[in-house]
Amino acid sequence: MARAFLVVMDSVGIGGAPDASSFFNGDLPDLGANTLVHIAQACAAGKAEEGRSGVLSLPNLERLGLGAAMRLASPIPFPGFDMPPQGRWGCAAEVSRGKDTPSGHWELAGLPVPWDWCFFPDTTPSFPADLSSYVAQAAGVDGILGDCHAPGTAIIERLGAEHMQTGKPIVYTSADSVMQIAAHEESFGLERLLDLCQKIAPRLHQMKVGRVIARPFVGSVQDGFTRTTNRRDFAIPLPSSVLTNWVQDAGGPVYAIGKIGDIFSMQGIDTLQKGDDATLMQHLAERVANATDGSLTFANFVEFDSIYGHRRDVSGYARALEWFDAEIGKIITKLREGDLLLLTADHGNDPSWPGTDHTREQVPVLIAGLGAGTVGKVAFADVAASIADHLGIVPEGPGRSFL
Ligand SMILES: O=P(O)(O)O[C@H]1O[C@H](CO)[C@@H](O)[C@H]1O
Ligand SMILES: [Mn+2]
Ligand SMILES: [Mn+2]
Repeated sequence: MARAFLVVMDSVGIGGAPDASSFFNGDLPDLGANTLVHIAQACAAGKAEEGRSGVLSLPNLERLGLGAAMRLASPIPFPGFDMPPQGRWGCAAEVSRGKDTPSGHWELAGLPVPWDWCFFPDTTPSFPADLSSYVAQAAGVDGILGDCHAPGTAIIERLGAEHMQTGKPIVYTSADSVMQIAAHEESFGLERLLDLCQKIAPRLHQMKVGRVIARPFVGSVQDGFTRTTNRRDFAIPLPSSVLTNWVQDAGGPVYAIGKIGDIFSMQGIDTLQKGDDATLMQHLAERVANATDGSLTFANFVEFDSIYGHRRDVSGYARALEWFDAEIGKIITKLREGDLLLLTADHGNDPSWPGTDHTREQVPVLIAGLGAGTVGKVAFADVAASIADHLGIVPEGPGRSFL
């Protein structure tokens, strides 16, 4: 019997999205953004030396075909990564009109987003007045702070003190279809923040805003403010069934690891394990050891994106990639006959690019357990169809199996 492991390296794009010029960071189109290639170039030029050194070294991903996939996706030259691939490799392009996490994951799970997302304009105020009043009222205060596009770490530094004085939540957005609410875990209250986000989410979902994200933080004016790991995403419910449902309906368990539970609103998911990426890697290793036949393990490693991509930290992103490569290398050696491990990503987040938003890119498709060769240029939804095919399940939706 077969088992499948679908692992999303959040934001590890490889450039070359055919529609990159219609997605933006501020006023600059994403055309030419390339998360992995630009990191590889920076490393080779000695410009990513914090906590690591020299050329980007990802031997396990390279062995699966990462370099070949990068060259297939985009013509931008970069040094190294020329090991002959021993895995199945290719690249995938997204059709959904969003370059965010839910769009990417839903489509990887077989469902291109069937509507246009609501994005808030990069103006101040950014939110319609009636929506801001609704949020303030739901929070039991007489206004909101922020009401603009902002990087989350910068806005708590700027407005944290005022938030603590007034009790008004910090409400902000980005190039993604999101409303984010930052509030102090102690002075505002963590439970109160989570309740607020949960309460207002249906109204935002009705407007086709993809997510309301609770962004709790701690600290003080004297010591500075830091976000905690108690972030919660309240995502719009999926309009139809996806890979997780297909697997469950066929009798297989679905084990989610990391943000997958939030992204799919627990739809079609039996178990969820959370934690930082190091903890998630342990959970993935445990699933490789104990997942049952017919199961899908679906993991998301978010720190590439949340800690390094949005913060435009090239060295940090390179370090995270090298750590991930070493860890996934150990996991690959534990795979059994009949296992398929597919590594991919949901969008880009080029840390060398202006702005702080995601970048529209193609993503790598790297498969262990199916021998060597290329799958070529595929669609995101083909990932779901291929995993279904591997598990002997008939896929729904537009994807085609590349197995
Ligand atoms: O700057 P922070 O708060 O990390 O926000 C980032 O996180 C959000 C969700 O992934 C994105 O929309 C992006 O803007
Ligand atoms: Mn993402
Ligand atoms: Mn992100």
